[in-house]
Amino acid sequence: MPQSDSQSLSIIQPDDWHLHLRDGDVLDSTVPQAAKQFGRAIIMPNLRPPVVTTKDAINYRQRILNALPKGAEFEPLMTLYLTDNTQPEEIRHARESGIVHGVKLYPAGATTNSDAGVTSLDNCIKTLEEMQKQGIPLLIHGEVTDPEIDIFDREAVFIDKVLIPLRKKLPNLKIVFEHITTKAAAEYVTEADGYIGATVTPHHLLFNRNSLFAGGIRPHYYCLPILKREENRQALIKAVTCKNARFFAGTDSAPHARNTKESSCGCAGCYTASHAIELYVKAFQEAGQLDKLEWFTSINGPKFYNLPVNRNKITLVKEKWQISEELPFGKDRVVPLMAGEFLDWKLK
Ligand SMILES: NC(=O)N[C@@H](CC(=O)O)C(=O)O
Ligand SMILES: [Zn+2]
Ligand SMILES: [Zn+2]
Repeated sequence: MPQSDSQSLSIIQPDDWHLHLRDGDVLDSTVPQAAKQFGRAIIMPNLRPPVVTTKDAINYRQRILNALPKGAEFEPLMTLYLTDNTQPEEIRHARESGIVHGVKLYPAGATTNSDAGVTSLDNCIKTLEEMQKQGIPLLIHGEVTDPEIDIFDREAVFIDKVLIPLRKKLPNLKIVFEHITTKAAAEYVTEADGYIGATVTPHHLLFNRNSLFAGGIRPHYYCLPILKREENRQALIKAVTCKNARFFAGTDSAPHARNTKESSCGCAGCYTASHAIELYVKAFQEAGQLDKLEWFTSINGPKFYNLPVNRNKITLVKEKWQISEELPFGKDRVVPLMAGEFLDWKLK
């Protein structure tokens, strides 16, 4: 049980079930920042080139571990990037390795670095069957890519056009519907039969689509799936605050160098890994549901992934502090979500 009084809050160490760390020299900043907040994280494979084999994942994992500060405890849980050519044999290698915890489906063209993604799930059916057999979850960026479909509807259409038919074909495949943003997705995950979970980001709990245009265009609030209407945000709050074990924290912290976001064609992704727990606390506190936070951040995720719940605890204190205007990102800088604004709770 979380322990709280009005000035401090102790919860089981949270994990991040959806995180982008990128690669190369930026690992020296992204890894320590994530490790300060989280015990473990599911590491997204959308590098250039993507992490497609178990061997790639083993090497990437080592680069992440090399960037960890001395004494820091952080376990990267690796994933593979599903392509039209991923073979069932690769799934067996992944299972044997013990370090791969999921396989990620990016519909080709849906989001950042998704051009190597899947063009049609029919190409992958044998591989998905093997995942079902091995109990390896399929992690889904759930948006259709048809440019005719309105960007605000792409997630809801994905449920009907792709997710429901897929789950009919493979009813025992474990699925994580990643970074859900709509009432439709929250309700689907709540009501569906079988083994399904969903991650929810701090930004989709805190903001609606007005934040994209508050006084002018706000590139640091642009991510995919895009922020939605207020009624959707409220449905997400309801889903994460009712102790339903299917919903767990996944920041989708997705850093891009400042100049690539503040651009005539800016990249999608919000950087939150440096203050994600504080952002989740803000969302739960504003909803008057702080006592439900620990289920979402620290208990439901490990249960879904068949991993032990962390044994250590973290403490947050009520202390006003200012989010940095920018943070190091290799040779560049990254602008965190809510840069320059104040938060009421701080991780000790
Ligand atoms: N969420 C985003 O807007 N961007 C992510 C990709 C993703 O998770 O879809 C990224 O890698 O930048
Ligand atoms: Zn995504
Ligand atoms: Zn992501």
